[in-house]
Amino acid sequence: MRKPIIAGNWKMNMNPTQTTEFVNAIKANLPKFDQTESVIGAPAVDLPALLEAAKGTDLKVAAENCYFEEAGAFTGETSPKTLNEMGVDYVIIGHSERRDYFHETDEDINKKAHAIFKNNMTPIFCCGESLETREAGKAEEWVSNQVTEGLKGLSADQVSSMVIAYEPIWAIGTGKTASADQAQEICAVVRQTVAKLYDQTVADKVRIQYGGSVKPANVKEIMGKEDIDGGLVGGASMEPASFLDLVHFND
Ligand SMILES: O=C[C@H](O)COP(=O)(O)O
Repeated sequence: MRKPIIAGNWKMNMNPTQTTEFVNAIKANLPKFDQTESVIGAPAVDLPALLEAAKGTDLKVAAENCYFEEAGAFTGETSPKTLNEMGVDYVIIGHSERRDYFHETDEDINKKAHAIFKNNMTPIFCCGESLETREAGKAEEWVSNQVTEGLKGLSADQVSSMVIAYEPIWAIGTGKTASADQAQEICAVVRQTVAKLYDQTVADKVRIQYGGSVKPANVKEIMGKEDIDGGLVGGASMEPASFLDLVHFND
């Protein structure tokens, strides 16, 4: 039985004061961590405030990015070693905004996955196709290839413990959600790809999220699908009541 994992991705929104206020508003009403994992991914500058506010609560903390080197002359980058020392649990990698705007390659993302595991954190690895790719009938092949490249060299144990987020680019921040069936279809492809690369035991363990205009009104239906174990949520994760509705999808 895979534990549900609902993660907010605040992107470049919120400041430390808003972060503290947000966590104070939700912390008493989070589901128990052993039933559903509630995670917030925040900008690096907000992580100290987030970690402080989340102490002793059922909330886990994600960074939205990190570099693949631990230290050195890499101006402006964030070290995975430092994130681990700070107490960060998850790091989101391969988000389409990072692939598109910051030109991150499959190879960069794969190196980040290795660095995150080396530093005792868990990657939330994102994949997903553009509208053009979908309309060309190549969504399955595209996503399967991203997963294959992203997981290169990772051990079966590492992959079993990680999270893969399927986020069709055309559904991000557009209000256009993939239907629950469309989301399930590609999440199943992700799981089959993991089974081919490793084996069915690993595929049965890896948790797969759907992301793209998830909101309280559609989360239950999406979470009801066989291969969907969680959500990676942008817009609807930035308001406390909405975040609580999301993490309590099965109440
Ligand atoms: O990482 C989150 C996704 O990009 C989804 O964003 P959204 O929920 O605002 O569509």
